[in-house]
Amino acid sequence: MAKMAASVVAESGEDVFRKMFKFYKRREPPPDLKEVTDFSSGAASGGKIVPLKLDPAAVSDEDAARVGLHPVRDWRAFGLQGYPGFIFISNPFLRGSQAFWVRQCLKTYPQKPNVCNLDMHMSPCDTQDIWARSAQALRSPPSEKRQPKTLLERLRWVTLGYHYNWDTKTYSANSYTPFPPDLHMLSSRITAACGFPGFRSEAAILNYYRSDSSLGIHVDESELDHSRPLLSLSFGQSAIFLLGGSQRQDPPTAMFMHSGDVMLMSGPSRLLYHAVPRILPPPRQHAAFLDELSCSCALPTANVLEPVSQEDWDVCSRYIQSSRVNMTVRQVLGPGQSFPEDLSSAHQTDDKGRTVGYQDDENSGKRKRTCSDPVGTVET
Ligand SMILES: O=C(O)CCC(=O)C(=O)O
Ligand SMILES: [Fe+2]
Repeated sequence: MAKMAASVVAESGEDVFRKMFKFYKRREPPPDLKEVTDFSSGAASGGKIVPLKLDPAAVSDEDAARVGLHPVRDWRAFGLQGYPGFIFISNPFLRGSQAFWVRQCLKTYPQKPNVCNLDMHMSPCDTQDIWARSAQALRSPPSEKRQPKTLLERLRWVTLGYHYNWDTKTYSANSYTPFPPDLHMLSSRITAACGFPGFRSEAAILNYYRSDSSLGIHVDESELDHSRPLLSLSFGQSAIFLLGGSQRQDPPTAMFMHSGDVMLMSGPSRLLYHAVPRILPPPRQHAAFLDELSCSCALPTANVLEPVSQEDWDVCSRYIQSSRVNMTVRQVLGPGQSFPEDLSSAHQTDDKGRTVGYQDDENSGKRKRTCSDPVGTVET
């Protein structure tokens, strides 16, 4: 990786992060992936992967199972040399439980009162039931004739809790709806096992990636308390994730995120630049999530995970055969903290050049996240 970084920087004045973003996004010729770290196999780590022991006493086995997780002592957790506070957990989900979380992302969380990209240019009654309006078309076998995209296929993001305002790059007290208790339960257990008891899930951004989507270089800094970690959960297709440094142009490390993988950015890694240049089909050993439903009967009964019906799973599995869903869960406020009166204008005049926002063009199926860094806007 360091070698590639050095050579790309020598070739052009363009910064190395942007160059690597373009490298992994490229379709023709396809990029060589041999330098992409794979935590699940230890491949291409360059000796940078460090096994981590999490606290098995922080979450009981029963509490882990109730949200679909293996006992903490069985999790394969890793750090990465040079990135203190970064924790990668290679799919800690019980076999069969990812189906529940995928169904929540597709059927439940996009529902009102949560907010999604389609609300920006459609009336509330038209975005009332994205699932019901899409399910029939997604259940029927793919036809030769080009069909109009379903609402689910046009979904790009959903916000939960304090709804992120993409224009002002802020959260505010008057744009809040209750955070889903099941997702908080999952998040608080994972963060507790990683050494952050008392995590409050106050906001989440769900990103829906099609096979040609990407997410530009950015930092998540709109939360007011950066001492709390940022939790990321991925389902469906795999992705290449680029983790950079605290400066926009610092060379990033490329890593795979597969279905079920969990990432925590905390401490000195909380405010690092990152991006997702590429969505990829999962390698064969990770593709099992596609037939996960068949064993959901093996899950413990006293849990928050309601069984996913075959009917619902038909839609979910069709969707995730070409898509990835990522949830980032955030604590926005520190203990006893509240929103300043006029936070949005303070942020608008911020000149650090590190704030981020989405530009969404759901008609073209492409989305770009922009970085107001003077170095340039990454288009996807
Ligand atoms: O999709 C991912 O893995 C990253 C998402 C992300 O960085 C974000 O929502 O801020
Ligand atoms: Fe992010």
